[in-house]
Amino acid sequence: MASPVGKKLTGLVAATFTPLTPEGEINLPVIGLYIDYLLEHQGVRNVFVNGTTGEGMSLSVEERKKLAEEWCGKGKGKLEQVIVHVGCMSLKDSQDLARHAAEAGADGIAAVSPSVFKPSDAGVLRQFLQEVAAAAPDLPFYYYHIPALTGVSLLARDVLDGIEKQIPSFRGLKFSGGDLLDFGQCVSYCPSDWSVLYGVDEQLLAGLAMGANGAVGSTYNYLGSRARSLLTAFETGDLTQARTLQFQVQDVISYAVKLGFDVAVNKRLMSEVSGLDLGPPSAPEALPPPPGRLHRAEAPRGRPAGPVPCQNPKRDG
Ligand SMILES: CC(=O)N[C@H](C=O)[C@@H](O)[C@H](O)[C@H](O)CO
Ligand SMILES: CC(=O)C(=O)O
Repeated sequence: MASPVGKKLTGLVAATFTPLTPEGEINLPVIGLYIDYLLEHQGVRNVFVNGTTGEGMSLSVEERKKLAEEWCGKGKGKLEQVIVHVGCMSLKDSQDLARHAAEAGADGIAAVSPSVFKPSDAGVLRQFLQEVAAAAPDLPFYYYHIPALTGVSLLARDVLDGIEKQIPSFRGLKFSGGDLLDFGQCVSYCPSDWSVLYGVDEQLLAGLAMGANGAVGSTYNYLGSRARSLLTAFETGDLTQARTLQFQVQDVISYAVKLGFDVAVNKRLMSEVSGLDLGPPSAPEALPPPPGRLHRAEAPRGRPAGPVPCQNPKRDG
């Protein structure tokens, strides 16, 4: 099995939102504009598509394929890397999405753990990841660790144990959790050509101090420019400046948390900051649905986010 080569994934990766029409259909024409916005206003050149921020697990396989094609097609020659998240409850769907991502020209794929019937131990999860990765053996594969959402509380370090023997295409992980002991153990396990990406945007600086190679996060869609300055300050050893920038990011995220920071609020923030029309969230994580059946077209829109306490990058970059 050929081991995939590819540029090491570093720096900022925006976990993209999925543009939807008011009726809840995927809104593909927004994606080209979205890419230009990330490049021109946030200086973010990598994306993570169909993940949690993109509500991948609430979309159909067909919708996920169309989105992956659009991001890869429109991002070609513009974005550095398009990572397509292919994790599903169903192994077969995940494999189908992995094969499709390879055909669509993705630069890498990633998968979360199944979360309804959860793996009983790290070996079982590794086996699942192996079977997904094997469907697209030429693409770099990343494990997406997000225990708060999956409810799978296995240590990421245990999942990594010997994974290179089972998955030749394994190239790192996205770690969305606050356990810096586990994170540090992952960093120290990973060879230098893998990418260890941190995913809790409000404490990125701690992840960098522990050795993260970069970060994947939802807020880099609209706070990318500031987070890039934070990375630069850290790299140049200016911890005071890095901390100041981290505190600014924390102020915005704390504000969003007070609004009930879910995908609806987050998406609304991005729409307001960027001016892109991303539409409502996919059902059902916004307000409780009206009595009766829950259908996308009936799902409530995201709550208004109110003014964003940061400068508008549309005006001042
Ligand atoms: C739970 C969740 O969606 N986490 C995202 C990435 O993993 C983060 O980017 C957060 O949205 C961000 O750190 C704000 O809490
Ligand atoms: C943050 C991230 O990676 C996601 O939303 O999928």
